[in-house]
Amino acid sequence: MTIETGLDGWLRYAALSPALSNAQQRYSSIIVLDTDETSPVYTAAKELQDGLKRILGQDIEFHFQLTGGSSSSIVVGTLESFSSAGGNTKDIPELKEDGFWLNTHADNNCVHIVGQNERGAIYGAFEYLMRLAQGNFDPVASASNPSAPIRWVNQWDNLDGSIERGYAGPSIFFKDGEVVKDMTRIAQLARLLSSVRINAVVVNNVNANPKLFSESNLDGLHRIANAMRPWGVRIGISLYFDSPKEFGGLPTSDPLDPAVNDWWNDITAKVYRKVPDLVGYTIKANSEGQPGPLTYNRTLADGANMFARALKPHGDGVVMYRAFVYNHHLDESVWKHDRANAAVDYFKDLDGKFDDNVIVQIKWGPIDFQVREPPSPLLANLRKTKAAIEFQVAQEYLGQQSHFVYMAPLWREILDFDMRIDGRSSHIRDIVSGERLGWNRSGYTTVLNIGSDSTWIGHHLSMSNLYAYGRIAWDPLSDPVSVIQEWTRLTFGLDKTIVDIIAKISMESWPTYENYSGNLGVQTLCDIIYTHYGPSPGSQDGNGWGQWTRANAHSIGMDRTVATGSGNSGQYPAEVAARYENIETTPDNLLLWFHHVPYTHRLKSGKTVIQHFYDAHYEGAAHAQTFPLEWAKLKGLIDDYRFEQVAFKLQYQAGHSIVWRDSVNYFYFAKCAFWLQGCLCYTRRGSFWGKAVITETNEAPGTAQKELTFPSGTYNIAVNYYDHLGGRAKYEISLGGKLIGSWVGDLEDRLGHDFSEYLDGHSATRVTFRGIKVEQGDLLKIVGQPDGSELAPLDYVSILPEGTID
Ligand SMILES: CO[C@H]1[C@H](O)[C@@H](O)[C@H](O)O[C@@H]1C(=O)O
Repeated sequence: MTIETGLDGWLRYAALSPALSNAQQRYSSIIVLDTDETSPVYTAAKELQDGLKRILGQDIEFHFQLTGGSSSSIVVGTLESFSSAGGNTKDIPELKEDGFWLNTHADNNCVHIVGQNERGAIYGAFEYLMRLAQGNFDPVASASNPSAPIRWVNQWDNLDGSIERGYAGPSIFFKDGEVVKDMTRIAQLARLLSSVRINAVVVNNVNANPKLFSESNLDGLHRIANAMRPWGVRIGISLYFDSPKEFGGLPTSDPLDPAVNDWWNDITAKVYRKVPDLVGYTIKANSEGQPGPLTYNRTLADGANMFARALKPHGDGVVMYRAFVYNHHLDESVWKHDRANAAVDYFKDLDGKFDDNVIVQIKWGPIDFQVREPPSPLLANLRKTKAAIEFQVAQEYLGQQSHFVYMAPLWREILDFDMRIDGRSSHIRDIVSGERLGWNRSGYTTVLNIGSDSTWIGHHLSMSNLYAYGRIAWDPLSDPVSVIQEWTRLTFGLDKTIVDIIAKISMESWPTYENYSGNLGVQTLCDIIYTHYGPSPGSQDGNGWGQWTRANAHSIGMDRTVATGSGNSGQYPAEVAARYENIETTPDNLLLWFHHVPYTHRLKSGKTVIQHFYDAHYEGAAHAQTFPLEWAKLKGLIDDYRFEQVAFKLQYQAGHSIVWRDSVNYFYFAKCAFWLQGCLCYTRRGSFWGKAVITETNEAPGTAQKELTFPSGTYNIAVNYYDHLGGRAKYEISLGGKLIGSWVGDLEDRLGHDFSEYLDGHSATRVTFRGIKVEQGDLLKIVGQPDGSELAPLDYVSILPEGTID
């Protein structure tokens, strides 16, 4: 028996039961209307041959000609080749670019798969195979067209083989500074992407390295493009803005300098010689330390248009210019400062100033792929300049594929949002499709962190997000439940129990994660300084990144109103702006995104904010405990190998959700402890804290110090702290005036660790002192003295009676 490694993903084409496969007709031949072995039409035919063998056990031969007498054949071709071979096209409705026609009951018992272009043909073949693989033999004669022409993915792969925010092993594209030689995995990825109608992949990190332009890497790009082209997947690349200076040896990278323009024109011509169907360039500039046009006192449009002009002579390549431009040294003491305003502030006035082949790539929310955000207001502020929405299949802030969060419901919520541009229906799906504002080229992209792991993404269940992304980009009205059911049948089997349980876990996964991480629109509450993993509510303030909660002892939340806050609500069209400006009409799940309120503020549910925090964290963690139990019911119904791997991950998630629960609840309990004693709020472990007294001195630069007293007993004391890039800090912990430990926190030490080992620590960085005897009234004092870093490094301390979970 072969082990199901997960490598084939949803394309494993498991054999149907004899009862099912015998019910299907036998095919006499596959007729492929293209003899070029590298064309997607030919690939489609091979895929049909392979799939029908595996799913139905039928061995079927290839032919290249459509003859009048062919009966019981499967015909695959483009509209053009099909009609010139004499195929009947009169029933085929209008097909858009990449669209296809699938008729499973054409004349003479034939199946007709006809693409508007070559990609359409292969999409149609996959559609047919995926129906069969689900045991679905219902006759169909219909056309399918994409909602938008741009349906890309962005890998954040570095040339050294690492992947930014990658959780599934090293890159399949690069190793040791070079494009890899073996294209096997790359072609396998192209097959998966093609099957969900993704038409392009940007292969390198947006934090790009100009060495991608070395001769050997250009040859490498040639190899990648050749490996993916037969599947109808084109490639694009991310550029480093200062390449002319740093790679080309020019004195400047000023976008208005003619020599810089020549340099980009030349290098672009060189790239096209290697990759004649390059899909375009992705640019991250003036963002998180990256250089860009602003570095040279030029506008963002000046920068984008320079690349647009370089691409123009070579075909239909586009510049995907990222709107993720913001100041990451923001001063939180200024109440008006707000990173959420940045995209509109930078781009709104440039509307219409970008060349025709520039698309502004906008992250779906105003900050950064948090567990919940409102949609980015920039999606309603560009009229003439076209846009693409950027999603993130990589679960950077959503548990990094150690937790499972199925994102289709989140994406649907954003795409279904009505921006009410000019008081008219303006669903985001209709903005990005181009329909609402009359754009001819726009659409979707997503960050994808595929790696060389056999699960591709680090968690078998998380592959459903890639599948769902493709489905939704094609048809944004795709139903998240049907999508996960379909994916499950293809990936794990047709048994109803399998489908029901996986659909249940998936549909519950986002609300559950939101409950035990950050709810009410406060953001994910993970470590945001470096890892973006694990609970670290304290890191949300006092940083320059502008991902703030403005939590103090009495109140919490960003004030983004026009009346008293940063004015962010005013960036939305009038009707939406009015809704968010008013606390009464702001939904509870975005309350703290738009409003700064006392912890006693009552939600629409009647609960106070702080009580909701506590309860939701308990509910979320309790619910996460059900996932491994539900999964256990699948033992024996699916293969053991994948069963065990998923079981392990869900068990880990269940455990870590408790860490989340307690960390966040203790943090806010401690934050407002003085004040809490005066009201009815509680944590369910509250009694153990007794009359905790927490004195916060410097949270800002200098020494961080917390002092607490608590009842006599033996405790495990866990100190969670951050390390800072480029900094180290010395910590001392003392009890009743006696030193019980000291250590140095150093980022470099952590980087030396195997990442998985680090994750097993369950939290950012934690030092635990066990079996510490405490007398009532002893003073516990923890002092962190930063050296060279800007912030106080202490996060939170959990003090639990010995023997209880920590
Ligand atoms: C590639 O950099 C990333 C960075 O790792 C990530 O933490 C943040 O979400 O966004 C950046 C971006 O989108 O550019």
